[in-house]
Order: sequence, then C-alpha cells, then structure tokens
Amino acid sequence: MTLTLAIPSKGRLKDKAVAALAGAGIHVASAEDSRSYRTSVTGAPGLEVLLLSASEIARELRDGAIDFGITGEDLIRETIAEPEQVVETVSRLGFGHADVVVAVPDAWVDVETMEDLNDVAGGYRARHGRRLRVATKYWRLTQSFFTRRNGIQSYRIVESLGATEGTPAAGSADVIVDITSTGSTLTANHLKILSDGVILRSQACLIRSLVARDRQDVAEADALAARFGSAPD
Ligand SMILES: Nc1ncnc2c1ncn2[C@@H]1O[C@H](COP(=O)(O)OP(=O)(O)OP(=O)(O)O)[C@@H](O)[C@H]1O
Ligand SMILES: O=P(O)(O)OC[C@H]1O[C@H](OP(=O)(O)OP(=O)(O)O)[C@H](O)[C@@H]1O
Repeated sequence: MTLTLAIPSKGRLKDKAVAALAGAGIHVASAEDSRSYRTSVTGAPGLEVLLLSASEIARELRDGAIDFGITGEDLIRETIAEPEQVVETVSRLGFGHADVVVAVPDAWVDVETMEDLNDVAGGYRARHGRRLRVATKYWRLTQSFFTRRNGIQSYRIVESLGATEGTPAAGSADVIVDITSTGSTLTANHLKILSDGVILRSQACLIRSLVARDRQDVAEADALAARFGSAPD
C-alpha cells in the first residue's frame, strides 16, 4: 500500500519542508531534471512524495486525493470550510510563520480597532456612495472574521491575487486582508494593522487528510504520523 505526502514544489516553504521530512528520517531527492515534479524517497518504504503548489496541497487534502501534505495553516483554513472535520494537524513545523491581518491606511488616524472599522463601514455608503471595499485573496477568512467574529455587515470583498497592499493607494480597495511576516510591505504601502486585526497566526504544518482514510492503510498512516512530533501551538 502506498501513502502519498505532498510538499510545495517551489517557493518559500519548499526547502524547509524537505528539511522537516529529513528530520523525521525521510529523505527526498528531486528527480535529476530540476524542473520535474517527481521525487525519489528513502527512509520510508511505500511513501510517495509529490511536489504540488502550496494551495493545491490544501485542496488535495480536502478532497482526500493525498494522505498527507505540508502547507500553511492559512491555506488550509481558507480552502476548507470545516477543517476539523476533514483534516488533522499532525505537527506544526516551526517555519513559514506569517500572520493574516486586517490593515487600513495609516492616514485613518481614528481607526485602530475592528470596532472602529465597523463604525466606518456602517456610514460608508452614505458618505461615499458605495460599501467599504476589502481587497484580499482570503475570502473565507475575511468573511468569517468580519461578519461572524466582528459583526461587520456592510462591506464588499474585492478579489486580489497579488500586490494586495497596493490596492488602497491605487483606489481599487479601501482596506486589505493579507499575509505579513516582517511587516515591511505594509509599512512601504502606508498601511497599519488594526490592534485586534490579526485573523490568524499561520505556520507550515504537516496535515493529514481524514477524507483519505477510507482507502488508506490506517495503521501505516498512523505510523508515519508518529514519526513527527505532536502538534503543539
Ligand atoms: N512573507 C510571506 N508572504 C507570503 N506567504 C508567506 C510568507 N511567509 C510564509 N508564508 C506562507 O507561505 C505559504 C505560501 O507559499 P508560497 O508563496 O510558496 O505559495 P504560493 O506561490 O503563494 O502558492 P501557490 O503556488 O499555491 O499559489 C502560505 O501558507 C503562507 O502563509
Ligand atoms: O511582511 P512582509 O515580510 O513584507 O511579507 C509580506 C509580503 O510577502 C508576500 O509577497 P511576496 O512578494 O513574497 O509575493 P507573493 O505574494 O507572490 O507571495 C505577501 O503576499 C506579502 O505581500
């Protein structure tokens, strides 16, 4: 029986994901052609390691198409409606740290909290003739944080798949929800994080698909999971 584990094929998580597997005695080498998405694995007989994009890994875990994956918690929470029903966090891996935050223009001196933002959103249409626009690629996290956690009813999400921090200055949005690590992109774009505007503190995690259990050798998968620590915060 073969188990599948996917790691990011490129980008900031890839090398550290390979190192995290090595720490558990699983050694992954890329195929000779560095553009190939095939790997060879030693240290875990029967384990196939796939290279996929970080967001694709979240989708494949949701759909049960892979057994395990390493990706960011932000992508898991954005992609899967009820993650606790569908996946299990085997281990938080201690890299890929980034916060998903609500940020507004520095010039909004009276807006420091989500309550302040709610006040602004409430009167926005009357003052500007349209609802407050929030630029983000994190639709699910934004809706849940704005509407369910903070009771903000009047806003509109503007999808942004890149350069989100530039959208307020460009005039295509008023505020943003995006990922930040050093904070320098927010600063450079004259944006500030609301004091209670941290939606999620994300890091890379080893995630197990519960949906994949039906076709899995569960004992084998349990043994693989046990090679990684537990999932402390
Ligand atoms: N400074 C950062 N900016 C963006 N993402 C970061 C940062 N630091 C860590 N991450 C994490 O990296 C992951 C995204 O990785 P990466 O940028 O390699 O993928 P991507 O190219 O955006 O994804 P995909 O190829 O799937 O669209 C997310 O889980 C995110 O939380
Ligand atoms: O807080 P900071 O350290 O400034 O990092 C945050 C920025 O880094 C990422 O962009 P990146 O330029 O890496 O491109 P990406 O959006 O394609 O990931 C992310 O989308 C933010 O814009």
